[in-house]
Amino acid sequence: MSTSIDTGADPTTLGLEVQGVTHEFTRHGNTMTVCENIEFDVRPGEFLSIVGPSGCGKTTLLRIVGGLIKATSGTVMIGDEPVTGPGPDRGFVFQQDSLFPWRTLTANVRFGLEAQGARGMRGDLSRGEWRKESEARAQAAIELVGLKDFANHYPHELSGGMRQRANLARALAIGPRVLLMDEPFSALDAQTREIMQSELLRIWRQNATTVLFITHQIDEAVYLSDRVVVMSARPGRVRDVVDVDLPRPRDLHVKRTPEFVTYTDRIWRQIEQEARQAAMTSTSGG
Ligand SMILES: Nc1ncnc2c1ncn2[C@@H]1O[C@H](COP(=O)(O)OP(=O)(O)OP(=O)(O)O)[C@@H](O)[C@H]1O
Repeated sequence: MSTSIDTGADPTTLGLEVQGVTHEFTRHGNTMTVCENIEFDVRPGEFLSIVGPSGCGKTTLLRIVGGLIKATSGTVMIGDEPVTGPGPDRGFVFQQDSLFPWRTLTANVRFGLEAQGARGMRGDLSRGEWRKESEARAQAAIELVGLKDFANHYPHELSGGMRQRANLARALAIGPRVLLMDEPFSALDAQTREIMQSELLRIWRQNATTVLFITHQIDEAVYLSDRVVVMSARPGRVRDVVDVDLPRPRDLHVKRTPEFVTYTDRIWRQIEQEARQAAMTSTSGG
């Protein structure tokens, strides 16, 4: 079911495929392999999370998918197109909010659209028509994330949860086919975080976007996702892909069901094992 609010976005959602991605960083002459031969796909409209021990390359992988850094080897496909750099088909939401303090919420949400307009990506629309279109898309995105009454507020007048809603609105306003989220709720208190998780599911249902989500929290990954990719310790590899077969729509009570606990236990055991092995390797000088 989709009751999509019209953000003016291209309604076609795309999947993505990570094909044999390996990434190395070289620092002071030392080369470190961060992730190795990563393969997985995210189906169109799917919500997929990545979890793994700290430092296993989750953020690096997301930045590669976003086209912010180029993989040492391997390819990322969005639909049928290889990723060669950032593009308006991908929206980002990061852990730290990235709102401009001198802009109102509406002006912040319009920012990406203004940038598209300035780059001549207006389709057949004139400059004036694009301005109107941007305004309408921004308003729709702000309404979608539940901030209609705060459209003229500045970031410092918003709570942490509201700022993350605003970041989400900004990412959605450009009409991304894939949404890339890097621990977007980790700076929030536990209660706000839970509210934001269920809000994200509501927004995802309405907007029908493909989501690639990174988190440290296993219960967050299970609650939100259709599938969870579990990565090994560095160099990160895909250790497991867990199909989360819990009915949707999900409310927060699902977290207290035995099925939910079975999923979180399965993932938890694997990450614990990885973290222990990594700790033993580092203490034995390996
Ligand atoms: N620009 C860089 N130059 C050199 N090393 C880097 C760079 N970016 C990340 N690294 C290193 O790559 C490794 C993986 O980092 P990354 O942030 O991708 O891991 P992560 O799984 O997201 O970690 P966490 O869960 O702690 O956020 C880390 O050891 C980090 O220090």
